[in-house]
Amino acid sequence: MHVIYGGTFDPIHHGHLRLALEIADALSVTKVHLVPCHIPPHRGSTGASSEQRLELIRMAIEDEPRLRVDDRELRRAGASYTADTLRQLRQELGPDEPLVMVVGTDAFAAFDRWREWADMPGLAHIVVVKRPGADLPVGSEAARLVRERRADGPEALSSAPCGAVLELDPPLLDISATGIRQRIADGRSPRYLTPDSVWQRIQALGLYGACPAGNF
Ligand SMILES: Nc1ncnc2c1ncn2[C@@H]1O[C@H](COP(=O)(O)OP(=O)(O)OP(=O)(O)O)[C@@H](O)[C@H]1O
Ligand SMILES: O=C(O)c1ccc[n+]([C@@H]2O[C@H](COP(=O)([O-])O)[C@@H](O)[C@H]2O)c1
Repeated sequence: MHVIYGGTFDPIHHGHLRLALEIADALSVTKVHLVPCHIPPHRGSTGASSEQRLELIRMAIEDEPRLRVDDRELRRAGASYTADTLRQLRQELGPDEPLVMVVGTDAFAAFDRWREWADMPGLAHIVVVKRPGADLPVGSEAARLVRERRADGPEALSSAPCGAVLELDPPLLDISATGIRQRIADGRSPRYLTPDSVWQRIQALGLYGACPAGNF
């Protein structure tokens, strides 16, 4: 089973990292592949460049063998559409290997505005992670997909290459990249919200308004 977890990761933080390990445990897989967007199709410009966000992810996961980064979206020009990523992966994995895409309810709520969203269940399974305060809107396509394609448990994902939607409700950390960027811009430290190596590199690069000679 091949599991991908996509995001803007601007920057990566312990909320993302904990979720990735919760997913590895819940799905009993030895690897979760983080897939940073190059150009997010759905929001404005990022605070750090694609290469900087990728570098921060590499630093964050370097001592965790279960986490990998897949930089394929940075190697594609233009907006990073998930449908393109899933098609590429499906071609590489062949028709029978289960492919799983992980997404939080905050992002999944607007799923019907993703490009070619209706094709995605034919390419991958979707694991929808419940985020506090981000319920799927009643009557939305996202809610309908969860209802109509519901997997009873993680085992269901191994028995088919794609097409099921599994809801998971793991313990999550209440951390957002927006909050980290805001703290840094305000001159406050985001220590313990993101790995120390990431914060040190953010400072060295002066990202998000960080002062290179600032306090740790
Ligand atoms: N604290 C968290 N715990 C679990 N999942 C998270 C957390 N923060 C974000 N995610 C999920 O990670 C994916 C990528 O999120 P993203 O990179 O946008 O992070 P973010 O912290 O929400 O960023 P921003 O504040 O810039 O929107 C999404 O599927 C989102 O639901
Ligand atoms: O393909 C799309 O049209 C699309 C639209 C919105 C979001 N996504 C993907 O959803 C994932 C989570 O997005 P975000 O904003 O929470 O970082 C990330 O991998 C995005 O590329 C994809």
